[in-house]
Amino acid sequence: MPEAPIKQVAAGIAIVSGMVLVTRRAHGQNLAGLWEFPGGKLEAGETPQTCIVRELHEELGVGTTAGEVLVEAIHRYPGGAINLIAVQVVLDHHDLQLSVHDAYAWVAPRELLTIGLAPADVPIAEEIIRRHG
Ligand SMILES: Nc1nc2c([nH]c(=O)n2[C@H]2C[C@H](O)[C@@H](COP(=O)(O)OP(=O)(O)OP(=O)(O)O)O2)c(=O)[nH]1
Ligand SMILES: [Mg+2]
Repeated sequence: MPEAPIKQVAAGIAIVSGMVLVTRRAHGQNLAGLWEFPGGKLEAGETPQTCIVRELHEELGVGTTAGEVLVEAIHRYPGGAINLIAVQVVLDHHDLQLSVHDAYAWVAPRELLTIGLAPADVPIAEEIIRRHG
């Protein structure tokens, strides 16, 4: 069977007072219970920035200003591969309304490697620690 194409996924990196926003994948989703950076798959014609603005509005009920790509990393899961693109974001406000996750948290960069992140996120976390840790 031919390999599935690599899915492009944008993930928002919001850092406020040195703390990084993470969200927990809810029961019933793949990777349930693991923490991630909120975001989702790029739709046709989207850039990582337009995608993350749409996704954070859908998932957290918040407007966002999207900045530079911090880092991207390809990860192969059993079902296929993703290219996880970490986009720096500034949120319009911090009273988040969760719609697909079951929790959110603000964590120190060094804590990121201890909370149970989705495996694809580890290189992203390492880059955040290099820059902000
Ligand atoms: N958003 C996000 N997805 C991640 C991260 N790490 C990671 O492995 N993934 C995987 C989980 C999914 O298989 C894939 C896409 O994420 P998603 O489920 O958020 O996609 P989506 O918001 O577009 O949701 P849907 O419409 O497909 O339900 O990327 C991460 O930090 N953030
Ligand atoms: Mg999502």
